[in-house]
This record gives sequence, C-alpha cells and structure tokens, in this order.
Amino acid sequence: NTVHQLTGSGRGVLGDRKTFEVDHKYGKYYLKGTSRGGGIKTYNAYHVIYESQLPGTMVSSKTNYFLDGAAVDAHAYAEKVYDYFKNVHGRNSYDGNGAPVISSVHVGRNWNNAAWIGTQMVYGDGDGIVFRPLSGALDVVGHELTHAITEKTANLEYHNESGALNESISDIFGAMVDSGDWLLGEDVYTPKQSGDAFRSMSNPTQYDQPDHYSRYVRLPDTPDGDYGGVHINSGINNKAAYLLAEGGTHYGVNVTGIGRAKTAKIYYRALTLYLTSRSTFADMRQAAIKAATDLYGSASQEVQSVKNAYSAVGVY
Ligand SMILES: CCC(=O)Oc1c(C)cccc1C(=O)O
Ligand SMILES: [Ca+2]
Ligand SMILES: [Zn+2]
Repeated sequence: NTVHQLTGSGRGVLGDRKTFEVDHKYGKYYLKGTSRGGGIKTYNAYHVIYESQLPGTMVSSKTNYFLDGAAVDAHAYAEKVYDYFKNVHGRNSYDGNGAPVISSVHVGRNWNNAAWIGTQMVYGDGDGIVFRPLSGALDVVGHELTHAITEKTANLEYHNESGALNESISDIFGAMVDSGDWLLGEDVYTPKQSGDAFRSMSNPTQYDQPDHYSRYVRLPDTPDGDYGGVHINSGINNKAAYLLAEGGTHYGVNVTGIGRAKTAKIYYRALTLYLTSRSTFADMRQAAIKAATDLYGSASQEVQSVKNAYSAVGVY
C-alpha cells in the first residue's frame, strides 16, 4: 500500500543520528509510523504513576527533529525489529497479523528494567550506574519484542525450564537483530564501565550464567528466585545457540557451526511450530532437531550440528 511516509530524525541515547517514520497532525510531528503493519507508536510515560495510565503521551515535536534520545531509539529500533521479523521470517508484527507496536519510555524512576507487559514494551531510564536508558540498545528492543512473539506462539510459561527457554529465545533474537555480536545490553549496561555486557551468549559464565546443564541453578519458583532463575539458566540454551551458529568445542564436544542465518531459521521454526508452554530443555533439543530436519533434511550437517550443540551443553 502506497503510504506517504514522513521522515523524522533525531539522536539516540548514545548521541547517534537516525531517521524513522513520523506522522504530522494539527501542526505537530509525532512518533507514529503507519507503513509497518498496524503502526509503530512511541509514548512518553514520564508522568505515569500507575500501569493503568500507560502508554502515556505520544511523543511529539514542533518540527520533524526529535530531542528525546530514549524515544528516538525506542521508535527507530522498533522499526528495525519489525523489519527483521517481516523480511527474514515473513512475520507481520508480533502476532503475525500486523498488531500495532507500542512502546513507552521514561517508565518508573531510574528503573533498571525493560519489559513486554502483554500489550506493549516499556523501558526504564536506568539509574546511570547499572543502565542508561534501556531502549538505547537494539538487542534489548529485539529481546522485548521477541517476548511478545513467544507469548503469541509457544507461550513458554515464565518459570523454571520453560521460563529459561523463554528468556533464551528473546536473547537469541535480540542477538540476531543486533547482528554484530553475541552480547546482550552492551550498549546500555554500566555506562561508566566499557567493554562489559549484561549477558554473553558466547561465554555465559563471564556474567555468572551456567553454560552446561550440569550447572543448572535451582532457584525457588518465586519472584525473589527469578521464577526458578529464568535469567540465569537461559545461559545453557544461549550457549547451545551460539555453538550452533559459530561452532566450537565445548566440554570436549565438537560442533560445526552453520551460521547465524540458518540458526535463526531453526529457532524461529522451533518457536512457532514445535515448542509449547511447558517445553523443557530436552523438548527444546527435539524441537530444534525437528525444525532443522524440516528445513535441511535428516542427514544434513545442520541436524547433526543441532544434536552436537545440545550434547555439548549436556541436554539430551
Ligand atoms: C536484554 C533485555 C533484558 O534482559 O531486559 C530485562 C532487564 C534489563 C531487566 C529485567 C528483565 C528483562 C527482560 O526483558 O527479561
Ligand atoms: Ca549485542
Ligand atoms: Zn526477557
């Protein structure tokens, strides 16, 4: 559909200039694009106290230049993540049916978090020590929007092994969209410390995550236990995905890498066709084997590498 796209620009959280689609109404410009699915809209939740008041106020500007870096990045990165799933996986928004993508920035007070709350994405500003505004990282935006896709597909329950898979799937696609590395959150984590990240898929133990099933961390299925350690135990599946893409030898098991693109196709197919709400790590292994078999054949290197990647992290 030939939509007349208006282009806005601004500087993101890191001061980098970027452009994005905007709308123009009653003499003002808005962070609202209509050319992608049901639209991409970005709001300022600065005065919001209660969740019921979300999304807040749609971000506007007198000109088509926007000064709010957190809003610029939330909007521009939502476009990039939408385009990734549409162009690479043929998926039209997180529900596959063009659902509008809504984001709110400046949520909470110095909030060191980002989330998908079932209807929209929300980003804190961080406290300037642990995080800078969290929409400033493309892999964070990819991670959050993937939570929405997971909810609409496998709907992996957010606790214990299915919860760790939920987290890992979001890290996998966060890394695939932010295609330069296997780190998560490096652009917004610890602004005063360079060279570190929130998580590493290539080396989970660098940030105290397990990289083998024998090191699975048993935590209580409570908020204080991070619902059975969903953010720590994701390291096991993250390592498997990294090995599948890049190859390597892990705990004596050799894996022949098949590359990022094929790895992404296998996980997308596993997520949308074979994983279910209570899938375990063992189910993940079988789902990835099935997806790789569909895509590349049972005797393919890709299938063999999936088996070896999961054996390398102790998942059978
Ligand atoms: C990589 C993005 C990420 O992990 O966001 C979260 C943060 C920063 C804190 C708590 C939860 C999450 C999440 O989305 O799981
Ligand atoms: Ca990254
Ligand atoms: Zn998450």
